[in-house]
Amino acid sequence: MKPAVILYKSLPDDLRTKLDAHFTVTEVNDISAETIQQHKAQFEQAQGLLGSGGKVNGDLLAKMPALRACSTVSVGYDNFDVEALNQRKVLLMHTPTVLTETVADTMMALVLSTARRVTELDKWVKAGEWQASIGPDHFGIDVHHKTLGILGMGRIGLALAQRAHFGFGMNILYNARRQHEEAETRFGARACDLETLLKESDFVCISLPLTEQTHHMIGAAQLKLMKPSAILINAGRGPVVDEQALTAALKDGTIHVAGLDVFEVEPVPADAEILTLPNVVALPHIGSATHETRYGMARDAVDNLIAALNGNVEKNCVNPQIQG
Ligand SMILES: NC(=O)C1=CN([C@@H]2O[C@H](COP(=O)(O)OP(=O)(O)OC[C@H]3O[C@@H](n4cnc5c(N)ncnc54)[C@H](OP(=O)(O)O)[C@@H]3O)[C@@H](O)[C@H]2O)C=CC1
Ligand SMILES: O=CC(=O)O
Repeated sequence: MKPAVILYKSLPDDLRTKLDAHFTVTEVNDISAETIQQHKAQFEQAQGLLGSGGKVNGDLLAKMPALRACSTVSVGYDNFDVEALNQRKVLLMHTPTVLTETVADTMMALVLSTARRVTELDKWVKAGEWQASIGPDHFGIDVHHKTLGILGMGRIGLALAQRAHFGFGMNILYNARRQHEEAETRFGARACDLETLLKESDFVCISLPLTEQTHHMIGAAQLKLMKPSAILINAGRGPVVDEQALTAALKDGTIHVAGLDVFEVEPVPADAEILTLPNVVALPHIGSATHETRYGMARDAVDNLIAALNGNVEKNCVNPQIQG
């Protein structure tokens, strides 16, 4: 008999066919209390869980006694209680690498659109405001040859450094837990403490995961260290930045502009004060959202679940140590 699996994200047809060939699949909209109650028996029998979004914690695990592997269609896994998974010996699979370049492109897009005021001036032109040659009121700031500080020099940080160094001749600073030789030798990146990075960078770019250590790593005190002309880009996770402190810093000129792909609450509430600020470029968490990359992530998530439930995990596993 094929193992039972809960799918909580729609897949392209060919990937769904592949999943069905290996497993008996129950597709649900999400993993809310309502859905779990509605499909109680299927959740109890499921050995695998595949999707993205939603909390996977001890409460959910208690309702899924047969679960052996989770496969998330994302690289970030802050919505999983990894400790609880480890205790139950449930494998957690994710999709690093396939999305790295696309997310770095998104970050570079935020760097350029904030510095050159692309979204603001687009609205201005379409509103019919362009009546004469523009003057200093509409000038932006240069990106090339400026200093770009990267918080989190992992896969995405490295791909961003590559673009900034080779494409824009930028000086690269970085802060991570360990030294990254590749970034230093290939892109001339300089490791520094958080305070130095914040003080010296023209662009502060966050590609950090959300953990207990990174939660509100950027708050009022850190924003005060930044240059008044500095631009903050966050494509890691919203709660890495204290959004209330950021809103205040953008209002009082502590920093110049922010480009945000992620927010403390997502979707960001329509009445959030940060959305009213002219010096914010806001995106709906589109870091990896291209047709090619989202397909690649879904493909990897399906392959990851097949490997995990067949006992041949070779890559993309967050907690391989629990095997055997
Ligand atoms: N906006 C979007 O759509 C997307 C957002 N993301 C986010 O980007 C994150 C990073 O992805 P990826 O680059 O693949 O992950 P990696 O694991 O490759 O990189 C994470 C980096 O963060 C650093 N880091 C972790 N904790 C700390 C800390 N406490 N202090 C300083 N540095 C720290 C790591 O340091 P070290 O190298 O020293 O271990 C590493 O350099 C994801 O976890 C996710 O949250 C990812 C994809 C899309
Ligand atoms: O935010 C997206 C991810 O893959 O993580």
